[in-house]
Amino acid sequence: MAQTHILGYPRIGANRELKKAQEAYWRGETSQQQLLQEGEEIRRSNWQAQSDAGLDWVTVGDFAWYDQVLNHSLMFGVVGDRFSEGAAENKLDQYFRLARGRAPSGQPVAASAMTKWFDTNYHYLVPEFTDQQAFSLDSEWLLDEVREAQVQGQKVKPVVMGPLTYLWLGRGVDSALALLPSLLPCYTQLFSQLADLGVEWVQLDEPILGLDLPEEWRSAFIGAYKGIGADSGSLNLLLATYFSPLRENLQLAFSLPVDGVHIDCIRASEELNTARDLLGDKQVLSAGVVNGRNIWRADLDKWQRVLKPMAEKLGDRLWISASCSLLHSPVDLDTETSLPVEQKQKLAYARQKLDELVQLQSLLDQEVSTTVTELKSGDKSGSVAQQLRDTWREQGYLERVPVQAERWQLPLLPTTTIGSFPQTDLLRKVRRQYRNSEISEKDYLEHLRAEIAEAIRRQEILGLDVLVHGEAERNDMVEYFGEQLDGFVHTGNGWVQSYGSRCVKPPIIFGDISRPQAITVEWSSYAQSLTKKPVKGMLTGPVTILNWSFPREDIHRSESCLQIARALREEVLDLESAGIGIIQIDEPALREGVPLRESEHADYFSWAVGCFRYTCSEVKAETQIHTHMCYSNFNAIMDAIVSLDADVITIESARSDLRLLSAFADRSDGYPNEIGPGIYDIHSPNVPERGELVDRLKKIAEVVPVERLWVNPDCGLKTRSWAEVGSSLLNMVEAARTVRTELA
Ligand SMILES: CN1c2c(nc(N)[nH]c2=O)NC[C@@H]1CNc1ccc(C(=O)N[C@@H](CCC(=O)N[C@@H](CCC(=O)N[C@@H](CCC(=O)O)C(=O)O)C(=O)O)C(=O)O)cc1
Ligand SMILES: N[C@@H](CCS)C(=O)O
Ligand SMILES: [Zn+2]
Repeated sequence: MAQTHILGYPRIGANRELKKAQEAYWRGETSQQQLLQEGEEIRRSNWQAQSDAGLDWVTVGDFAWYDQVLNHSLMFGVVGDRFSEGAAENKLDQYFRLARGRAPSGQPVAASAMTKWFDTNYHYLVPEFTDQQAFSLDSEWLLDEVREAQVQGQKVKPVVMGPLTYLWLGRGVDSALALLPSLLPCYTQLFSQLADLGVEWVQLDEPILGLDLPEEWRSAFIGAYKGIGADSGSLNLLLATYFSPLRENLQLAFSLPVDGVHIDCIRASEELNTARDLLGDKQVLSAGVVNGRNIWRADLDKWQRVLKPMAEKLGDRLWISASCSLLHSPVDLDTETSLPVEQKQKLAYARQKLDELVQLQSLLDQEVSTTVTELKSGDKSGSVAQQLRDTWREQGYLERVPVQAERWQLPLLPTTTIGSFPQTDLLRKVRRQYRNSEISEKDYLEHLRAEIAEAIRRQEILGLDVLVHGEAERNDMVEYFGEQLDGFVHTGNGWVQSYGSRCVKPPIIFGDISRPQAITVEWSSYAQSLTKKPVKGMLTGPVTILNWSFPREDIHRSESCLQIARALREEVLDLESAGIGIIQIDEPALREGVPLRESEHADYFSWAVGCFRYTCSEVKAETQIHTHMCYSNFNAIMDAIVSLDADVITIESARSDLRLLSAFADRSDGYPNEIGPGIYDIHSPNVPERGELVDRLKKIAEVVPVERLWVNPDCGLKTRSWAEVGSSLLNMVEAARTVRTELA
């Protein structure tokens, strides 16, 4: 009989218990002991959910206090010198200092860089390697969790990130691959410890096998796994890949001396049959057939037909699973109280996906009428790109510049922010009260207006040049638009971890999308009525709304994207007619949506860039279009960014020490339009010093022509307190003034 398992389970808790416990601990309201207990309870309940559902294996090692990659950095001793202070006394606080630059104990430091996990909306902490990097194993957390699960009576399968993927994700050395020989002994030692605990199977995640790998990385797999496989003794290794077809790496994956291979049958269904043919006599094939990244119920009948012949041939060497870790799914549909039954019955969250796997396992034991079902790879964007051929603005950037300069009269190095201001406890409480009908709509709107007025007042005092209304009306930059547009359904408890304690609730695209009425015009107009300075209109772009929602599976993503772009174009034109002449259209997820394989990039960009331009192609030359992107490696997509044709782009670059900026400066002709490289990191609670900001700005001015340079933080300020925002922006504005004077 086929076996069932998952690659990982969400760790936030069914009601985001982990988030609440972490944040209370960071605020100093609870003890570390209380936090540890909450973590233990979440792990216990996650394992119980898996065994109650009837899975054959319970996955351990997927829990993290902040991030699973950071877990591995600590496990292998990859900890920069700046984090060593106080580590011996308080390891968990050291972990939090690595993650967020600050913990209840110890001195604040610059946090580790954070970036996107493959093409998802999850962010990991980048391992920082040095040329003298040494590795040493400290696996106590993992061994403890294995013991914890064993005490609970579970049949445990730990998950560990594979050595090649771990090295690939790190930065700081020219060739991380050179570090492989010194890292591998940690794996050997770890396997022996796990075997001593009676563990039979270890899942080794190597998602980079789904990327276009340089040849030396491909061959490194062979050497590394030869060693690992030989050293694993009685332990069985399951090599897990996900998010992408393996293509030229498929044969490589199955030729490695591992005991099983997992493939993502949602992203690479066309490889399932080849995978079966490549399978060694004793190897296990794990088929990820339940979508770990979407919320629609799986088509179990289809998978029964597809897998039945394999199940007959392979018996318990066929494992069935979700395509990837369920980290990317909301936790439990049973906690949804607001969705109508006819919608709910179409959905499956992580806990329901466990049930789906067990149902499929039992279907595979039953007779099936026909056994032939053809699996097709994903369709291309079809006609959408055709419809988007002519989306450029009438005047080019160089023609727009003098018209905009005349209208806006901005100083050299204009200062601005990215859009959101603190979402305070009070603001969230008032929103909750409104949602629960505890206060009237009138009171709610009045509260929002007061928040906007306060945001404008503060920005005027600070002396910023281009103001924002502060996004007080938004719970989230995507969820809010999902709530306002027809065609979306929003959930009550569909939370998914984005980074650390922060979660998002992606709306679900249920049907065709349209705009029943104007969305932001009233808020922006109100803010503009309070000041003579320009107020930037603030929209989330079509690609980001699409990428941060749960998409339909019956039409191509490009079709939904164009529908969203049509709705946003109406909004842009309404803002312009209402006198809002600077409009920012955020596209932080443009990079994230780029397919992992280069051969698919052109198709994606043809519709994604086209949809962005479509939203603003009809505005006047004097209307200044901004866009914003954060937490991505822009190098590979510079041409696409340039073709967005925004007048100004603000980007994250502070946390990676301006490394990302090189992508913009390195082009032979430079980035052709205006650019605001974020000069400080908003994800850390640390307030940047004025001198530090002056230095950074000067460094930037060496590579970006000053007449095209803007000054801003690297992302929205919604996660910060007003105290932090006030001090940081004051330092930022003064730093801009200092550099302006020096340059004059
Ligand atoms: C820019 N980023 C975003 C990404 N994806 C998005 N969809 N949105 C983004 O902004 N991806 C990349 C980055 C990731 N960054 C962040 C940054 C911040 C958050 C965040 O703060 N998330 C909040 C949840 C936001 C939200 O929807 N808040 C609701 C309130 C929700 C809630 O907890 N309600 C409680 C009551 C609260 C109270 O009474 O005080 C309840 O209902 O019980 C709102 O404002 O109404 C978070 O808390 O994690 C995410 C990603
Ligand atoms: N306008 C948004 C962008 C975040 S990426 C904000 O300021 O929060
Ligand atoms: Zn951002």
